[in-house]
Amino acid sequence: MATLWTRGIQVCRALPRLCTAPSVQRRTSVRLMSTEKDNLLVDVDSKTGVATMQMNRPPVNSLNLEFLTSISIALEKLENEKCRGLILTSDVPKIFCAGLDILEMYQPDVERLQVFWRSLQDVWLRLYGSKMATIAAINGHSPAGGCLLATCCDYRIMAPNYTIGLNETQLGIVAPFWFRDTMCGVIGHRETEHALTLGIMYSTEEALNIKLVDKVVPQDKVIPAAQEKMKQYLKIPEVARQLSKDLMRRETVEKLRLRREDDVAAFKNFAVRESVQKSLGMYLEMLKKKSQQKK
Ligand SMILES: CCCCCCCCCCCCC/C=C/C(=O)SCCNC(=O)CCNC(=O)[C@H](O)C(C)(C)COP(=O)(O)OP(=O)(O)OC[C@H]1O[C@@H](n2cnc3c(N)ncnc32)[C@H](O)[C@@H]1OP(=O)(O)O
Repeated sequence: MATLWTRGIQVCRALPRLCTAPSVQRRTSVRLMSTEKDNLLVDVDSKTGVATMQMNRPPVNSLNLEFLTSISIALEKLENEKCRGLILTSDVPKIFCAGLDILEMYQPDVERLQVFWRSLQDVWLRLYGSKMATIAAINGHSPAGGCLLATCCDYRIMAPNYTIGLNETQLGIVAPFWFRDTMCGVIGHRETEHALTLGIMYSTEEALNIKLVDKVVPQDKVIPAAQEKMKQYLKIPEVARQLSKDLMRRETVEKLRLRREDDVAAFKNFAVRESVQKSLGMYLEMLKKKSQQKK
């Protein structure tokens, strides 16, 4: 335990401007930032070696380039620090993650668009391929890229009355093969085909029925339930657990690793299509109208 505590401090020393001092005894709080302030809070519990990563990019935790970069750096650090487990959750009320920031794809700067996509690939490769035991504590809505993050994890616990799914077709876009493969690994081929073609957003209860999420607990129990489940993962001999996960996921991970640049090109060429830009513009307009009606 003490070793990890020291390791935690070393993270802080390595990133003097990016970290806050540990606030609780035997608990190291490392705040990682990139260009956006405090959008990610990572607490490493020195006793258990479990990190809790809270996404905090209001209003909806949408994944823009800077936010993805923060997540990617944090995942790399946790892996390097040999953290044993990760609980991924949100600090934004009622939202786990609204998926990719649509503004990154709408009327894009083509250079940035490609860097943006590579940063999403990085996050996926690190999270899906992580040696850590990973649990998504889904305490809010989780469309598209949010669902991707959740399905990258080993286990999903969700609060009632939210929605989750890969709704890309509803925006006139397509979930790429690695989104599909991740989803397939969780709910199987037939349900994934159904989900992707129709862009289905499942209610929490529906998600539980198709095993897109593993467990449903009340909102205030989502993180405690994740911590409890994590204990089960951590009881398994580390190497056996990691190798079993690797055996299940290696092929999928390698597929993207080998095709990264082709995938970037496919994304860029698709995103800049006139028809796609039109669809994204209409979808953004619809979101704005809906948001204004609430105000
Ligand atoms: C030949 C073919 C080859 C194919 C090759 C592959 C090509 C690859 C193609 C591209 C693949 C891309 C994959 C995309 C993945 C994605 O993640 S796309 C994003 C999808 N996300 C959504 O659809 C979510 C939309 N948002 C919502 O449904 C709701 O906002 C919410 C999350 C349920 C929250 O609702 P509520 O609390 O009511 O908040 P709102 O009022 O709706 O929103 C507040 C403000 O936030 C803005 N906003 C919401 N979501 C996003 C977002 N994803 N990006 C950017 N901005 C977002 C919303 O507009 C509001 O803004 P204001 O109007 O300024 O208040």
